[in-house]
Amino acid sequence: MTQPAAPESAPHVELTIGPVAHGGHFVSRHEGRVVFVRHGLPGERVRARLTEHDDGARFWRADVVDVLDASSDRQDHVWDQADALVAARASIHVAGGAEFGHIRLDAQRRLKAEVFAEHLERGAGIDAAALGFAGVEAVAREDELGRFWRTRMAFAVDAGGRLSMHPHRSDELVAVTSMPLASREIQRLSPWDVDFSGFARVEIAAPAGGDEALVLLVPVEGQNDAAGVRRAARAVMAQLPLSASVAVLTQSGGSAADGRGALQRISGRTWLSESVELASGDTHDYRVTGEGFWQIHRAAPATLTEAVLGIVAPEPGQAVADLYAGAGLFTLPLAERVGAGGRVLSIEGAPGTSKDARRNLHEYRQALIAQGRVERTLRDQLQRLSGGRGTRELDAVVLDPPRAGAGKRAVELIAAAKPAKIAYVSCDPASFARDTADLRRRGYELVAARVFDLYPNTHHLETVGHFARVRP
Ligand SMILES: C[S@@+](CC[C@H](N)C(=O)[O-])C[C@H]1O[C@@H](n2cnc3c(N)ncnc32)[C@H](O)[C@@H]1O
Repeated sequence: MTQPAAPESAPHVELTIGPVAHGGHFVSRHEGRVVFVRHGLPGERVRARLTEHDDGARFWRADVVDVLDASSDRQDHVWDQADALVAARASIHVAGGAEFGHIRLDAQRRLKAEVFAEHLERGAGIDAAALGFAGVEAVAREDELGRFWRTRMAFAVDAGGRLSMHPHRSDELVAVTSMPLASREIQRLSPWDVDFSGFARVEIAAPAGGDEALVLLVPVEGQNDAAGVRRAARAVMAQLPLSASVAVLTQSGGSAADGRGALQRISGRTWLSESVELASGDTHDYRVTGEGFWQIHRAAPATLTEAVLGIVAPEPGQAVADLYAGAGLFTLPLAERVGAGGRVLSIEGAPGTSKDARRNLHEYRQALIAQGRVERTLRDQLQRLSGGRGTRELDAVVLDPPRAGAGKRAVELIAAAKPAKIAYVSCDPASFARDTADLRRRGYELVAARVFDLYPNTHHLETVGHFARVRP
């Protein structure tokens, strides 16, 4: 490994690690000041390097470099490149993306449950235990060390053409020589052995069902020689040990899915074929464009669809909305269940991804696919659904917003449609708690919440909240 040396000159302190905080940090104190520490565990006594320590700052940040008194929840890190102790000994940077890999999987889930409960209490005034919240759930067919789940990976490329990642809060690049969280399909492509010279970013997606992977190459900025880019892309293709689709994404910021970038086929297809098999035996097939949104964990599409359908329990003839709908993961099974006499309003903001939804739902006349921002288009679409007779009320709403959550305006519009049930899928406990507080003010109560471990060995968690309308 030839990463640049980590700044050994930074001051070191001895700390006792306190409770977990959101973002992969643990709270500690040094001479009265709060220090957010990474790579530790509650109760541990550690030596840590201060990574941010301005005199006037309210809090400092630190990385553990040595463990003096270890927690029984500590294990050998699942990925040596993300192991802070190894990195400190070798004076190299630690790769980001597996910041909980030094923690046993069951303990990771306990910590994530604490983070969820604390946010719910602080942000929405709800006691998770009173809600019947029983902890973070593992998903089907999990590897015992929480590896091989990522069907999508995004990498930077360093000056030598090697796949790289940024360390936490850093512009440096760490060349990646392995990545145990990547799915076995991605491992088989062995992208860390490929020379990606000429490209600034590489995205690899490999459908969980074993269909051909897609390697998306983003040229370095200012590269205007189209023939040269194609040559470089073919050189990448020639190094891949297996057949894969290869495409070039030319863009000026944003992604192909937002309509600003253009995908150019080098070999195979510029899209992926995803198949989701539910416990009921129903299988749904989807097409997802190169950089379009799809859930990352191989088990996420089925896990989340089942959780959502369990809440909505759609019946023939009902009217439901799927907001922040992506390529229509939930829209499709909802459309099947409400049947030809029902309605599913599906709203997605990114043009490329919305086009996917349109294709994926083209056989379902009951699905109304709308492209636009929920906060701007929901009311118009409900008016359209009512056929000019005011605003159509809904039986249920599913929403799955990005990390920032839905926000005040979207919550207001959702509540105005008076759905009896809401299924809220969230990847951020803070915005989920904030929106929960808003929904409560608008006549909804959170009646149950499930949290799934869809991001093992990282601090991330996925919540599915079930809200019921309690006030007219
Ligand atoms: C977490 S993804 C969920 C997609 C889908 N439910 C799934 O599971 O595959 C969130 C989606 O919301 C879209 N999005 C982000 N902000 C939006 C907005 N304000 N209005 C509509 N869609 C938005 C993104 O493009 C993305 O496809």
